[in-house]
Amino acid sequence: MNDDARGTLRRAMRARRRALPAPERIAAAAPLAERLLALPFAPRTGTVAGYWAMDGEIALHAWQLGLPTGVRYCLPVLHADTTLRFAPWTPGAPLVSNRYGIPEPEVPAAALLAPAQLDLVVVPLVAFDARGHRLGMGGGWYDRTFAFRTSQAGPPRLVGAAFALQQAEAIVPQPWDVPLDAVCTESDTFLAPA
Ligand SMILES: Nc1nc2c(c(=O)[nH]1)N(C=O)[C@@H](CNc1ccc(C(=O)N[C@@H](CCC(=O)O)C(=O)O)cc1)CN2
Ligand SMILES: Nc1ncnc2c1ncn2[C@@H]1O[C@H](COP(=O)(O)OP(=O)(O)OP(=O)(O)O)[C@@H](O)[C@H]1O
Repeated sequence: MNDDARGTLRRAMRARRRALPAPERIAAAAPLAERLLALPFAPRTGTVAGYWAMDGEIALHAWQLGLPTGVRYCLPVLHADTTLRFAPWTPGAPLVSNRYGIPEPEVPAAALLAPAQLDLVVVPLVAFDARGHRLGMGGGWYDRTFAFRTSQAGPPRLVGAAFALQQAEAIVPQPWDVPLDAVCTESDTFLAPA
């Protein structure tokens, strides 16, 4: 799969997820949440990260609301070193737009968490395959941030979230692609072989 093929698949899948009718989009949030909460490695305590859904991405609000009381929810924050940091966020806490127009928590630098401090990260994606290979927005943010997971077991566990219609036949992984531990959609859970 060359850069052209990845670009073509990326455009097609972004258009497909944006075109999903509102009733289906809304109805998908609860079953996705149930699947994320039922993962064999779902933490009962600790820190997890989601994302602020944009560009037709499947929403995580139902998952956030369903998390056990002892679990802290974070959102990604773009860092100057071109990797992600994570900031705890509860509904109503202040947000600021990042350079892509995506809201992120407005917190002092000291409140930011390093990627290794997380127990589970729900990773946004544009396309996935049944083996847990992922195509993202093309910025390489998640791959750079979790590069340490290519040579080291989790936590953090990495779980892709998507609509079922974002599944592709096969995505050929790039050398830098970080493997996902699972992918959840509204109708399926794909677990990576242990
Ligand atoms: N909800 C969500 N948050 C996320 C990601 C994501 O995929 N989804 N990211 C996952 O990595 C990071 C941001 N990465 C991104 C990479 C590229 C584009 C992008 O190309 N956007 C526009 C151009 C915007 C601009 O530059 O002004 C585009 O769609 O063409 C957006 C976000 C961190 N936060
Ligand atoms: N571990 C890494 N070290 C250095 N550069 C990296 C690393 N991982 C990815 N990159 C760079 O990021 C670029 C984009 O990668 P890729 O197209 O796989 O992004 P993506 O996974 O779709 O994006 P995102 O994670 O932001 O959703 C690549 O061209 C690569 O050079």
